[in-house]
Amino acid sequence: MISRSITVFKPLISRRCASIDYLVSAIPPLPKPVQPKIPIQPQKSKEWIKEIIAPSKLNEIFKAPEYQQFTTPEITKSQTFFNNSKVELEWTLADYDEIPDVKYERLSKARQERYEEMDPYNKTEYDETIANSKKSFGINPRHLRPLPEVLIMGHTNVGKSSLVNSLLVGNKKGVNKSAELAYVSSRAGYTKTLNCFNIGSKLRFVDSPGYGRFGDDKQGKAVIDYISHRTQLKKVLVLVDSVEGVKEEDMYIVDHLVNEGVPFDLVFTKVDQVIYKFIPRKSIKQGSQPDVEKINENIVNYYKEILFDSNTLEMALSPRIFFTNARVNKYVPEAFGTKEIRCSVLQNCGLL
Ligand SMILES: Nc1nc2c(ncn2[C@@H]2O[C@H](COP(=O)(O)OP(=O)(O)OP(=O)(O)O)[C@@H](O)[C@H]2O)c(=O)[nH]1
Ligand SMILES: [Mg+2]
Repeated sequence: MISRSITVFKPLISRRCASIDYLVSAIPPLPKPVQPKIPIQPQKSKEWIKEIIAPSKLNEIFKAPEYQQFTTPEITKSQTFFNNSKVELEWTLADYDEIPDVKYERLSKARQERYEEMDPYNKTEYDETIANSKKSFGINPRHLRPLPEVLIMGHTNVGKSSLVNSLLVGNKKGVNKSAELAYVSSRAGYTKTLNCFNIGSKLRFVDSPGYGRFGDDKQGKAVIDYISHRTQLKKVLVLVDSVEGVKEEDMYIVDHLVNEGVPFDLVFTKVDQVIYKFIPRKSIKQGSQPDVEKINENIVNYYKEILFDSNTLEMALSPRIFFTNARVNKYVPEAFGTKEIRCSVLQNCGLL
């Protein structure tokens, strides 16, 4: 039955197909779309910027063999600690002797001495109570609590206060990234006192006045006293301006730290300026793709030369060396290099 109906309709089907063929061939071809002429643009892709050597890569290259690379769990732990801890300015002082616990020790010793020097026949119970008093001479008892301390030091204008801000503000939740804990200024010699920040009641950071040009003898004495006498001091960050390089004063400080047996790290600040210096900006403007490998090689060689000249690499116990930038530019879009410094600090304070 089915085959019969196909036989009946076959002529009809073939006629219909032929008419469709005719129709299709009768349609005139569409005109080819005219491609608008695009003028040749200079290379716009900024992908190469991502290939520029990052401060963390410089940390790796200049890591002394005796140190381990920080692990991902260590970095996560230190990031969590700093990002979640409350930071507060505890004290601002020009003299080492005025530091709360140093002052407390001094005053209570004087009180005890006064009592012991008193004529035994005239000593009253009241005098004894005063001598043994736990009163803190008006000092906030919170500031007397012993905590591990980290000192940030370096030449004037090297970026000490900026680094304190980067380390302590960082990616803190609910805090404006540009918030300033330590005051920053382009005027060298801006920080004139020791400024102490309490971090989550677990450790303290002490920002210091710079030495060298625009430094001041009295301020220098406060810092040197601090290094020489402070038993809570667990780590010093010696900052070096990447553009200026290691100076004679820096090496004097380094020698002093070695003699006092205080652990320290060398931190190169303003890495953004070194990177900027090696970017062939003129040829980029003219549209050519820069040779990133060459840029990176130049940056590494620049630091190799600085370190070679400073003799820091020949020390019996090499310091850890870190690279960081607190400011950004077109080619260095983020503030880099704080994660590793945070880890190093916590490690020396026994908190990692
Ligand atoms: N380009 C660049 N500039 C920076 C960086 N860190 C700090 N600066 C600038 O350097 C200047 C000095 O910065 P501060 O953080 O005040 O330096 P300091 O060492 O505390 O200076 P003093 O307290 O005067 O000894 C300011 O203008 C900062 O913005 C950095 O990583 N890159
Ligand atoms: Mg400062």
